[in-house]
Amino acid sequence: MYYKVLSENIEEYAPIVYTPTVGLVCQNYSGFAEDRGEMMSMVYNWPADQVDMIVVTDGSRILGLGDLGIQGIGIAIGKLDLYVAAAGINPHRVLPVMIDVGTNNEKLLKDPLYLGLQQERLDGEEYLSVIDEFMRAVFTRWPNVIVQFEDFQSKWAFKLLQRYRNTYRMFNDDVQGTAGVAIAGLLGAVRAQGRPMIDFPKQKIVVAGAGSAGIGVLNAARKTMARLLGNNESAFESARSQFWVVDALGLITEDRSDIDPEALPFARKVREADRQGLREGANLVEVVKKVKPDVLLGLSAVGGLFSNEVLEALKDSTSTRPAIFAMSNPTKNAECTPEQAFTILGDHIIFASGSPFKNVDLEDGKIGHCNQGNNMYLFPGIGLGTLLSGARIISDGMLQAAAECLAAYMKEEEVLRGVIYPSISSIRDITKEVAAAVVKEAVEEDLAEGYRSMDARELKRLSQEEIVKYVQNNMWNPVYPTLVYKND
Ligand SMILES: NC(=O)c1ccc[n+]([C@@H]2O[C@H](COP(=O)([O-])OP(=O)(O)OC[C@H]3O[C@@H](n4cnc5c(N)ncnc54)[C@H](O)[C@@H]3O)[C@@H](O)[C@H]2O)c1
Ligand SMILES: O=C(O)C[C@H](O)C(=O)O
Ligand SMILES: [Mg+2]
Repeated sequence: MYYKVLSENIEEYAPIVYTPTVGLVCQNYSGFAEDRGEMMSMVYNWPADQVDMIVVTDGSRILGLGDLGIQGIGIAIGKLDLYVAAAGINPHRVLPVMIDVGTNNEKLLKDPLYLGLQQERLDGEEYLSVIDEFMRAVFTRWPNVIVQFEDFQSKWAFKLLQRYRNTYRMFNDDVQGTAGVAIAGLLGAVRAQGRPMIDFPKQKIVVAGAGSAGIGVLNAARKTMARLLGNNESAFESARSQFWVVDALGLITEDRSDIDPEALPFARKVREADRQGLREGANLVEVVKKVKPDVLLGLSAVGGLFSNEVLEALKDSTSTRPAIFAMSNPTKNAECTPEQAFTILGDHIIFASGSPFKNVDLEDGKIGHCNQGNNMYLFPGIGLGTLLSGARIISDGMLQAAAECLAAYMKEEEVLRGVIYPSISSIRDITKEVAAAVVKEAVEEDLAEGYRSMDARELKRLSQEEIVKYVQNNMWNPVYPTLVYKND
């Protein structure tokens, strides 16, 4: 019943089981475990013989709320609820996991009621050995499971992704799911200007936040630009100059000491910055003033970062329809509200936020449309498509196919109205299409090994339409049979 109510009223309940309410749950939820070496027996103690989807976190960066230790379990549960509601994964076959490696949250370390380990987070080789042990255990018991890494601090998010992605069926939602959703939205923002998608490489993009999500988006956007420019080395190099990245220390240039290796490819060249009147550490207002960007995208976890001053500066954008992506979660961490953005900049802008906001009533009966730019549009389809293709790994191509599918889902007239993402109420249909696109790509890349009676050879023979049908037929539905027949 729970899932029936959820599936049929997804628009109303997604903000409860998912962001923003899940953020509150994570802040207030107070198991503990010191189970190093016991992971295999713990996994074999789980009562379900089949697990299709695991969402795992270590609680180190829950939404924009920081290190919440074991209380982060809420996010794994919330994401899996969406796997059931959006992707039709059987709720008996999902497993939320929180790996307790301690916390660096001072408040939790002192709280007598905190249920997790009250010790500093494990780090280095010790930390890695725990996560390695977990991965070995779950893939030993359930070789076909898919593991979604969620809300790991950036420091580990990239390392773990690189460590496991060529061996296990896993992906990082914050790095890869977010990137795909952002790409779909960025392409939508180009179309909303009445321009073709091949104009995307001309967009000037300022990104506030260079963590797992920001860097994930930057890498994917750069690759997408390069593909549109001819997919060669020089296209990839020239795409770099379309991005300005501002983090807690301001604009990132090559002048920065101790630069994070993930951010290095996006550091502005000093001479280039000079020419624009910018320097290392320039603040966001200065950067927006000088760059006059087409897109301002926030993944900073800093609520209100897009202040009135920043939004005022965006008035000089060279775009006919400047786009604002205030993607940080939950609600209070959004870089700005749609009200602020539409009020200051007018009704022609494109606006998206990570957590749900209402549309804004503007003068003359106009409506400022608030899109929800959230990885929920993609992760369920990536998981379902991987499951049903039986792909050995989750390739860049599969992720790209998912993003392109989401972008193509939007019709021209919607995009021109500023609607760049579909309504959450159609998430089951979107997820079906995204999953089908992922299956198709896995087959084309020869990664698909099949699922149950659908073996790899048979998968290869399916037409596009048959793949969609196959996906649909494998989505679990909470349907109640009629138990009492009444004869009139
Ligand atoms: N909408 C979505 O689908 C989606 C997906 C993933 C993450 N997020 C959100 O993105 C946010 C960031 O996630 P993350 O994993 O990248 O976090 P993170 O902590 O790894 O990164 C945050 C980044 O923001 C920068 N930052 C901090 N203060 C800043 C400031 N004043 N100006 C500019 N940059 C500043 C930090 O230096 C860091 O680079 C979170 O709020 C998360 O909820 C949203
Ligand atoms: O959980 C969300 O709502 C999106 C994203 O994964 C995040 O970490 O903010
Ligand atoms: Mg997340």
